[in-house]
Amino acid sequence: MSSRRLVFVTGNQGKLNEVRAILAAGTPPIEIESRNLDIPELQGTPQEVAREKCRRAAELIGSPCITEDTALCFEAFNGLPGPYIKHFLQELGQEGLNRLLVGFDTKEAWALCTCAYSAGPGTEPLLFEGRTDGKIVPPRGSKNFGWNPVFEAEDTGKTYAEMDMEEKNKISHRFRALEKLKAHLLSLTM
Ligand SMILES: O=c1nc[nH]c2c1ncn2[C@H]1C[C@H](O)[C@@H](COP(=O)(O)OP(=O)(O)OP(=O)(O)O)O1
Ligand SMILES: [Mg+2]
Repeated sequence: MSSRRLVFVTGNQGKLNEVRAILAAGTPPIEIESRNLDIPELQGTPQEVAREKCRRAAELIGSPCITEDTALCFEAFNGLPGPYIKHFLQELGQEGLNRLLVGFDTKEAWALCTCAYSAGPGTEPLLFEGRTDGKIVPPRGSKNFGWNPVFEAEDTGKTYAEMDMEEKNKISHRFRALEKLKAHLLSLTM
């Protein structure tokens, strides 16, 4: 990775802000160039969704890129809604996500980021996963990004929405996935 620059294809400003901050803070810093494209997402496991999104993104822009897919997985539902959380959140809202779990003993959940790296069109994307455990709670904190207010991260007593970005970026699913991506990119330059 000679240029220390990556193209991140995403339609989500919240993701872009966090990915930019996390990669800029690392050693060596990596600069993110963004392409605002909402890539159609195939159904499947988080890995299948992530791999196909990245493959399509690289073909569309004609160059290497990263994409990421974020799943919110409920223990009571064996990991669903998972990669379909965007649609559940859109249709049901944060309170609705809570209502889904009424009657289930466990509110445990995990946030999963699957970051995909394509070396360019026609290559097989590589996947890097990061996971943060927690539970689904009634919304607390600022409503600035997705399901942040209803996800309380384990051992913190706080929802993601009650953390500032710096705090979230130290423990988040996204941070953990990007750590693995960075290690891979660094190994390429050695
Ligand atoms: O850290 C997060 N904290 C709270 N909410 C989050 C987070 N990260 C993603 N989200 C939301 C956005 C979307 O409702 C769903 C993932 O869907 P997902 O397809 O991965 O994202 P997207 O379509 O918004 O952007 P993209 O163009 O990169 O696919 O969870
Ligand atoms: Mg998407």
